[in-house]
Amino acid sequence: PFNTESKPVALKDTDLFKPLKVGNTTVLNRVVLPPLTRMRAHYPGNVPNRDWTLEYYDQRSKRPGTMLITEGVFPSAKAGGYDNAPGIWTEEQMVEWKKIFDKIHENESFVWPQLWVLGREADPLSLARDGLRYDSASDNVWRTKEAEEEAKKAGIEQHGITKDEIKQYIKDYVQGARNSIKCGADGIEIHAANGYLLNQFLDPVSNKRTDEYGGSIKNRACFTLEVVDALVDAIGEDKVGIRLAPYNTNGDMSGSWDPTVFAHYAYVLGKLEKRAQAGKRLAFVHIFEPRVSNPWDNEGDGAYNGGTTDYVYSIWKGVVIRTGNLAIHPEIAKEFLKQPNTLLGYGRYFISNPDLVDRLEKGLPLNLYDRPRFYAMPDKGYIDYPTYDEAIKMGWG
Ligand SMILES: COC(=O)/C=C(\C#N)c1ccccc1
Repeated sequence: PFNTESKPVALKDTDLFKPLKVGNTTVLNRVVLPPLTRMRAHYPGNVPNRDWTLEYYDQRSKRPGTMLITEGVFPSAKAGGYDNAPGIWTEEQMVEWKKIFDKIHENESFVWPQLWVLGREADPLSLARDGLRYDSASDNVWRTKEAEEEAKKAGIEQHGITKDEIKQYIKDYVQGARNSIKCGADGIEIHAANGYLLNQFLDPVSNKRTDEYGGSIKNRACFTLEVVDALVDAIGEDKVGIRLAPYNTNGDMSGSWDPTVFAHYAYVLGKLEKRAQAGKRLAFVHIFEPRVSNPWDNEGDGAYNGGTTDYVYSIWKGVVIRTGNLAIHPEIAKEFLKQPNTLLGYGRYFISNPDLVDRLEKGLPLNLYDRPRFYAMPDKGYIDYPTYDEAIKMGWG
């Protein structure tokens, strides 16, 4: 069925449909498929689903010149810890990704895998089973009491990674980036948001280190910036983007309740802008908006209304992607589009509307999504959402 709550607004006359250079690509519309974990990868092997994933990305890249960021992708086994999320570290995985990337390019669209390292958000049982460490910024700074009990039951302690292990993770990111480019990707997105490993270093709630990776904003940002620099060296700044979520609470991060956390993002953006002014401008910075502080929330729940991310433009002068509850707020989308170099990510409604770009252009009603099937295995709720024309033929509306 269609969403009948929010009144769709045609955005064809806004900058949403003006081309924009992003790295070495030129998008023809500024709608972005943001990184959406769907938990359909095969286990064991963390291989993108051979039956459905090609179709899923094909459907969402049909509109020529659209930018897609893939679901989070592990650059190594130890970076993972979710059985049904995909990796890009084995030949088996890369074979599937190459087919998917080729299909997206056949549709004249672009693809940026999101490199994802879980840290303490991993499933400790999965890691213990595979003889892998349960890593984070610090020893035993548990997300929740339940997480602590679950890990201890699995006989696995949370391990604050050493400097050598940090260096190894940086190598994993580089390998993941090289593999992505080898499979034909247009670039990669570094996942430094949503409570995963890099966010665990950025946030004082999880980073209790006393070495040069903790104890100050500068130190807590060090790992993220080292990853940025290593990837820029490896594949070039125009193939590297980064995702930041200043207000995120997913993974039991501080979000806005610690007002000093916000300053970390201003600092990181400032360091990225300084690198840009020295000739190394990243392809984009991707910001998760405060309207979504946790992906488990329903629309509007958990939104932080005490601040915005508009300050990003005061610091970062490059391309910005802004994501978070925009599909049902076209008036906010229009406001955002007044800023230059801005692309808009649409997550949940891109799940349920394969032809979202056309619908936003024309102001067509949107298919409602089926939340229980966001992270469920079958193909239902993955590749069976109708286009607008198909929905009308089926008597929707
Ligand atoms: C892939 O990057 C993410 O940020 C993934 C999630 C978040 N936040 C996520 C949320 C719910 C279930 C699985 C992954």
